Amino acid sequence: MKIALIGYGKMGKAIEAIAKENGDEIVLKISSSNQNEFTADNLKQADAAIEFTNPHSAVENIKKCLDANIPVVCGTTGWLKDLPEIKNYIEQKNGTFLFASNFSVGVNLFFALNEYLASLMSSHQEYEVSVEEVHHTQKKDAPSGTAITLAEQLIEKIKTKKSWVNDKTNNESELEIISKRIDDVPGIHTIKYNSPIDYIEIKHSAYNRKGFAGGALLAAKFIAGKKGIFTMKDVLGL
Ligand SMILES: NC(=O)C1=CN([C@@H]2O[C@H](COP(=O)(O)OP(=O)(O)OC[C@H]3O[C@@H](n4cnc5c(N)ncnc54)[C@H](OP(=O)(O)O)[C@@H]3O)[C@@H](O)[C@H]2O)C=CC1
Ligand SMILES: O=C(O)C1=N[C@H](C(=O)O)C[C@H](O)C1
Repeated sequence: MKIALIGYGKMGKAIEAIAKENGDEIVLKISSSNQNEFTADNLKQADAAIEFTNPHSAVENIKKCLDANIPVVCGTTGWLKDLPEIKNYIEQKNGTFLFASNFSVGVNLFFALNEYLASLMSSHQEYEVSVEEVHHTQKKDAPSGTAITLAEQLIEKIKTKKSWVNDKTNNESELEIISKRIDDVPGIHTIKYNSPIDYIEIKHSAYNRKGFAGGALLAAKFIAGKKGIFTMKDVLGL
């Protein structure tokens, strides 16, 4: 398939490497230095666009792809306060869109595990739940999008938790998310349940960016030729 890469940084390059192995063609690569090439005519060469940029440019980039009537997969995190606006735009344009805070198959299985464990733990209030995420020092947003997805799943299942905070907290209704930034760590997410007598944790560690990149390509193949808003659950049949 033919792909437009919006964002040609760490993720854009990881996607390009896997696309080449798969025999997919990258027909457009956009970064901040060649915005003049980010045109509807150029986008229309692609079957789908894959957007991995930064929290400040994602909304505008997604809209440009929808304006060109190109299905768009977005992995950029840190912009989701604007999701309702994007959903309206997709409806207006009869567009195609898939966002995931994390495209790796492993993390999407981990999301399912998180939901299951949280439903078991919901009736055991002696366990205090918290989230920790560790990423590389170039990461612009905190907490990670993945940590927010995990926290939202926990808040849905564990009724004592009403909201999350990206800090230490002694407020029982707040779910603590601790963010750490270390060298070039691709991404580690841990859910911790601590009680006065024991401790349970589940943890996902990415060894590299291949899982995120491969998942984004799977998503692009899934949405090409479809209309509407999709998730990785649709792609993976979870
Ligand atoms: N959902 C998922 O599975 C994953 C999500 N992410 C998220 O993806 C995003 C990108 O991550 P990563 O690749 O590591 O970041 P990088 O900083 O390495 O790359 C970002 C790229 O976006 C480009 N860019 C900046 N502004 C624009 C713009 N207005 N239009 C087009 N391109 C632009 C940059 O260009 P230049 O260098 O010229 O400024 C750069 O090429 C982050 O939000 C991150 O959290 C990351 C991994 C997995
Ligand atoms: O910025 C990153 O690198 C990553 N971002 C995503 C997030 O915010 O959850 C996914 C992954 O953990 C890597």
